[in-house]
Amino acid sequence: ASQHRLWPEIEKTVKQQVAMARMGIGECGSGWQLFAEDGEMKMYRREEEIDGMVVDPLKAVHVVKGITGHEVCHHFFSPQYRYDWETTLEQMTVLETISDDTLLFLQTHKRIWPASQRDVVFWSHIRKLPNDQDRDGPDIWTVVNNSTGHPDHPANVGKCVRIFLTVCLLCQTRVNPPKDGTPLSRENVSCKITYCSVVNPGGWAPASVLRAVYKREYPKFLKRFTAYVTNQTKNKPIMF
Ligand SMILES: CCCCCc1ccc(-c2ccc(S(=O)(=O)CCO)cc2)cc1CCc1ccccn1
Repeated sequence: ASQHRLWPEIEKTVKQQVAMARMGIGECGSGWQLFAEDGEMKMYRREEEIDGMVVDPLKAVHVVKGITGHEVCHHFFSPQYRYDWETTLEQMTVLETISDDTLLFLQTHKRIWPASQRDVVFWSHIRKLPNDQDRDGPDIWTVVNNSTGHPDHPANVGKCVRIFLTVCLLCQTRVNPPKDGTPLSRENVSCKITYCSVVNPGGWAPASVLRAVYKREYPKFLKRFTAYVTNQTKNKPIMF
């Protein structure tokens, strides 16, 4: 994929997004407010507007037992699972298979009254990163989704308003080996998940509507998605 026209943008965006995701909430600059909490899951947002449009950055951190970062990223990246966990998805098309770790998607999401329906075109890239903090620690896996143009799907031509997004899912696997030297099982693994997203809703939508949508949909999405991965992997060999 390194000769593809998008490759320079992909390289730059992945490095930038991973660096941001790895920073703790405190380091990320002030203004983060905790807006949802459920067990290990904590969701923060910063209230930001561009030309009067809500583009609140979101950062969620979660720890899930029994699954690995590779399994989480694999189920987030691969198109064949998406209708199972992405509840607001109406239509998903893979426009281009750039390489086995990079896909180009067109998605339309269900209309959310009173706003008009949205669609999005984005490249999606999955990558294993060396764990440079803890040399012999398990690898870090990430998926970065970033809006892009596409000649066959110009923005705002049909009924949908085109949205623009940058999303980073960063996963760190933790292994607590069993004391008695028995083989590793799912009880000995957990995954620390950091999900960052910035969504520009494209055309105008009432700030109150957008903030209500995000407050409802993001916690639902992360809980449903992680439960889905747990369910899909529970009787399968661990994917490191
Ligand atoms: C009036 C509503 C306007 C915004 C609607 C909107 C915007 C963005 C998105 C969205 C959010 C996450 C991604 S992803 O992380 O790349 C995963 C692949 O699907 C892609 C798209 C969705 C939705 C629809 C509502 C909504 C808001 C959050 C979470 C879920 N649904």
